[in-house]
Amino acid sequence: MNAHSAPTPATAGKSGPLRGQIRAPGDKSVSHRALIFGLLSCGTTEIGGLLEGADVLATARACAALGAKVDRLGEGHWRVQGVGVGALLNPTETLDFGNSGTGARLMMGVVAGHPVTARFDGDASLRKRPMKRVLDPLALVGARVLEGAEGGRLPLVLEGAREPLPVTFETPVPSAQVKSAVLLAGLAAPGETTVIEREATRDHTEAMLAYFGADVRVVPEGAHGRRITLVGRPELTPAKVMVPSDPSSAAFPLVAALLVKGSKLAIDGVMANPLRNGLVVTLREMGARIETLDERREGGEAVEDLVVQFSELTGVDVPAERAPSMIDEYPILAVAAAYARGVTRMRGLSELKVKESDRLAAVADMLRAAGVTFAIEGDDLIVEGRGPGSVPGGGTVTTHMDHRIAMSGLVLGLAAEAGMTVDDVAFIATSFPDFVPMMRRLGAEIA
Ligand SMILES: O=C(O)C1=C[C@@H](OP(=O)(O)O)[C@@H](O)[C@H](O)C1
Ligand SMILES: C=C(OP(=O)(O)O)C(=O)O
Repeated sequence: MNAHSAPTPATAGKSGPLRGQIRAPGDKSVSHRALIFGLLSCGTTEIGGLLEGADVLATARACAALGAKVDRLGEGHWRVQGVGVGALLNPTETLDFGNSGTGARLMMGVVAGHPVTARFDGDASLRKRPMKRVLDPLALVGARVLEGAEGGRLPLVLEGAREPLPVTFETPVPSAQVKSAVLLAGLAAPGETTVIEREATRDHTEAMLAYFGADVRVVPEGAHGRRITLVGRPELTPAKVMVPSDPSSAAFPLVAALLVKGSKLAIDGVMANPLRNGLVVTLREMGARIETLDERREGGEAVEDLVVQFSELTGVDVPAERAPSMIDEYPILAVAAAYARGVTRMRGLSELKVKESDRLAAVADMLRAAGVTFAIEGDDLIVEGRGPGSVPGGGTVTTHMDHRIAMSGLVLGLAAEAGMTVDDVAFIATSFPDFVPMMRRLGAEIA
């Protein structure tokens, strides 16, 4: 799964009803953070349900390079023996984050607060992504880029601060990665570090800071935002973390069941954090039959079991304020919109352009290849739905090293008249290694 390996194409054909009961893999955001908090606490952190996708495994290797002892005890069951805030080792090897923006940006925050120097790198996709958004606030903390590609891109060498400063920083874009990088750097600074976000983004870092014993306060800021204040230099206490299942991964079988006639699927234990569930909210507005069976808390997060059935969807207008709570779900929402009756307008998608691929462009190409009419107006995507089962298909989706585009293309093909081909499904392993086998077990025709 690197620039040198041959692409792995796959074709999804029009499928009969998808039926069964599944559990999506562990949440990717929580998995990265569980490992990092393990590194930053003194003693043994045990993790259950860790996502063993390529992105998270890269973070595990980086934690080991910075001094933690990281062991896999069984499937999803990991142990991290951490060094504690302030005691990281100088890594002797490059920290290679592969395809993962989260791993790279959060670890830049960790390194920024420590007197260590680390070389960061990633694959061709990650090398194109903007790092200035984290490097700018980390420079205020006292970190310096010693060597770096133009415009703050990877590869780069980051020298952490000898005496990190506490900062107050307002994020210029709604990004949990930027927020988290600043808070992680702030752990090593004396006094209070504050991050202000105009639009609330996923809060797993704040939740885990509190869970590991740091003093962190979160208060509302403006209409949609938050102000997060962390007291630096806590002694983090190692903890047991149970990773809930990933709503961003569950999204793919969920939408597949909505689109393939006669389907009925139970999806168990999906994280229901309100800052992550914009897709389910939107699909319900579109008329999706998604039933919640059991709402409960597991490992500090709200989770629910869902039962999803084939549904006749109607186009809706998705407000820009909802984007942070469904940011990774727009490609699969665009697939749902293609099978809805009427027009769906998704507003405020500028952040989609800086993901693993330019997802706005990649989604546009995917819709074109499937024979679906759409328009892009500014940062909005407008999809003209063709109605249930009425997408022609027959084209090829270019994934651009992007797992979510690959999975969206396959789901699109499962209900299309002539199916769809995806040029490279290898990158699905970054977040959902079992996706293709799982979909086949449910009845999906994927060759
Ligand atoms: O903090 C995180 O775990 C993530 C934040 C989001 O990125 P941004 O912070 O760039 O919006 C999201 O797209 C990514 O998949 C995971
Ligand atoms: C954007 C994503 O991840 P990352 O930023 O960690 O590469 C994603 O998983 O869709």
